[in-house]
Amino acid sequence: MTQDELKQAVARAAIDYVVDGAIIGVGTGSTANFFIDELGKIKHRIKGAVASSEATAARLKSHGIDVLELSDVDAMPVYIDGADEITAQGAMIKGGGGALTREKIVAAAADKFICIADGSKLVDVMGKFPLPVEIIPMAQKVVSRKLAALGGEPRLRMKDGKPYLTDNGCMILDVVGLTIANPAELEAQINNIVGVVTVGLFAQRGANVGLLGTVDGVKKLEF
Ligand SMILES: O=C[C@H](O)[C@H](O)[C@H](O)COP(=O)(O)O
Repeated sequence: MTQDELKQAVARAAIDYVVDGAIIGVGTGSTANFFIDELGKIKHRIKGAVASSEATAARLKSHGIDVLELSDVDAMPVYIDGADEITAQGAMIKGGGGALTREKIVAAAADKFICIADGSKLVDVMGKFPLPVEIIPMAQKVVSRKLAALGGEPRLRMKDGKPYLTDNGCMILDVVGLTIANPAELEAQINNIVGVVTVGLFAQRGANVGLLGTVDGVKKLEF
């Protein structure tokens, strides 16, 4: 099976978590895109969706799914999104696609986080994938120094020869070399650096369910 087929399989499995008549939170990335395509097939069952990025909003709309502003939503039972890495405890690294801040906000508004990923994303200790940190542009140097003091090596994310900018107009530092022994503690520590908008560690509020695509089928983890 290809990686795309594994992503498609978990996207299909995630449809079981869609609550009829409710508003659903939708993540960003290639796995979330497969989920949106599946959601399009059952769009009559939901009231609408809240998107975690402009790209996700556009894809939802292309399927004729109503996209609501989070500020207009009072209840959201489920948020469904991918991850760059996930542990057996449900902690994740996210933000490879640059949508970490809105993803964390939409996830925080949902009762349950369902993480969908191909099985290669499951790790014992996170940190092989560079940790994305969204920052206010003027804080680039000062935040970089603080991240280096934590043992990391921050690299400014670039796109087409220019700093990559998020949907929020902010920059991203991708940090390699950090020891992520205690994800929740590191999340708090990095979020506490002045100039940081969001760190892509989702540990204080991790996933409730993980659906992981393997050659033997979709493996379900509950946290
Ligand atoms: O910013 C992007 C998100 O956090 C994605 O959920 C994450 O990068 C995983 O993406 P993919 O499903 O493409 O591997």
